[in-house]
Amino acid sequence: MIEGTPPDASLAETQLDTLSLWTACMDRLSQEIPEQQFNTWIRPLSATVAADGSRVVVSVANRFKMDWIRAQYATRITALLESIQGAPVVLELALAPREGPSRTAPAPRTVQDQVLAELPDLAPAEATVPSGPKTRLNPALAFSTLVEGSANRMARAAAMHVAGSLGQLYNPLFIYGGVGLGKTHLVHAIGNHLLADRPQAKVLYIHAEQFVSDVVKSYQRKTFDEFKERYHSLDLLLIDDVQFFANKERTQEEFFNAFEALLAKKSHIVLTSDTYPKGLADIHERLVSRFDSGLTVAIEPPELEMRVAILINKAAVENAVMPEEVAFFVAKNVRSNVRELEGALRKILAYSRFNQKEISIQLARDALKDLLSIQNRQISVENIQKTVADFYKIKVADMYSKKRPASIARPRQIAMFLAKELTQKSLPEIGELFGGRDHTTVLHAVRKIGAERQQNTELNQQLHVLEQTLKG
Ligand SMILES: Nc1ncnc2c1ncn2[C@@H]1O[C@H](COP(=O)(O)OP(=O)(O)OP(=O)(O)O)[C@@H](O)[C@H]1O
Repeated sequence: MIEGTPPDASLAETQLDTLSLWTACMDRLSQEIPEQQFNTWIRPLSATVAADGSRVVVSVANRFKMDWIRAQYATRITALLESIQGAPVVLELALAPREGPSRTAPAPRTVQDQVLAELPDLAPAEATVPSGPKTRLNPALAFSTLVEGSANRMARAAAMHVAGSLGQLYNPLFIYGGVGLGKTHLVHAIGNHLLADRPQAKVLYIHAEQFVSDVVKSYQRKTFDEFKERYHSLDLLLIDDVQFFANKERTQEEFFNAFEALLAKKSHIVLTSDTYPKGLADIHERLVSRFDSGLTVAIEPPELEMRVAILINKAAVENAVMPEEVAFFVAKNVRSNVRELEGALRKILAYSRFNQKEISIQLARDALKDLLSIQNRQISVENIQKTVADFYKIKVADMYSKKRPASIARPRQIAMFLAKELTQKSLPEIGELFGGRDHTTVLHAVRKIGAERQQNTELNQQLHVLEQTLKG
């Protein structure tokens, strides 16, 4: 896929049969994409098709939409065009010439254009769409679509505060939590909210890895002035997953400079990470202490009711009705994070549409058969014992043995902690599975490891690895 300039006259005059290529593609997309998304992003597009069908230039109203179409739909559109055409098709995205209210607006050039020109542009109100430099914000990730619960209440409140009074309190705002819990969603929501209020604000969302690559590129191309200009002039910098700065000396230095420059001019910085600042490994102390100098808030895994609310909301967005009992069933079985909940929901919706059956517990059970069996298999105490024993290179049998040397007792305590965290088993049940130990022994282990984790970076990392391994 190529990004082009406005459609040029070199394209041969479109034939009706080639035009039908685009119409057929639109038809197929309308069946695949939820109606609201189709109306917002796809329906307003118009296309010019080369006479032999080998090249399709799609006109997009502005750069913002162009980025969005490129990221979300271009691959699919190309694939559909090629499957309809039965031959390779080059898809180009082009900015449509600005159409003002004046008579100078160019006349639509194709039949398709004429039809489409008459359709209302159903995209979100342009006033909320940022103009100016690329923000990399996803407009769908807003406060309004983020379900609130005790797991994210504080983070959400802090984020809303920042979005509403930039550069004042909570600077930097550091949001941390495990994968798929809504950190990225929250930072996009801050940016989108700010731009809706102040469309001219300079906002940039960037993933830490992209920042690393920007640093590398500006070194290679000797374009450091541009780099500085770009980052140091922002009003709001949203940077995701800063744990990726680990061991990147040069990047850390440049980020430190950007950080100082932005704070000095009262611009706001929001960072996310998978752990709290002091838990970050291989990042300079001076940077860590800067990260921790504003407000640090956690996003916890969502509790049951919140998971239910998320499922019901997301189903409604897809125009589907998810009965509460089904939502409870799914939420009880998919516990680790919201991304997994979304995956489960997608499977259920697809299964229901494909089989033309209403959503029920039985349907959810069938749709999630693989997922449920994997989960049940993975989150057993036996599995935890084996995984922890392998990790610390001790025998599984030592998990139940009465041996007490620290090299064995500690992994055993870690396994007990994970058993409590990752399974539904009670303390006495866990004690039983660890060689008939008393529930107070398990409670002691759970508290000890939980408290130590907050202080001990190495232990925190090890637990993180173990949790990810167990969750698959
Ligand atoms: N409270 C919530 N309400 C609605 N949707 C949510 C909520 N939390 C997360 N999501 C959705 O779950 C998905 C995963 O969230 P997100 O990408 O923000 O997670 P993350 O914490 O940034 O994960 P990672 O560490 O992997 O980057 C997204 O589609 C997001 O919109």
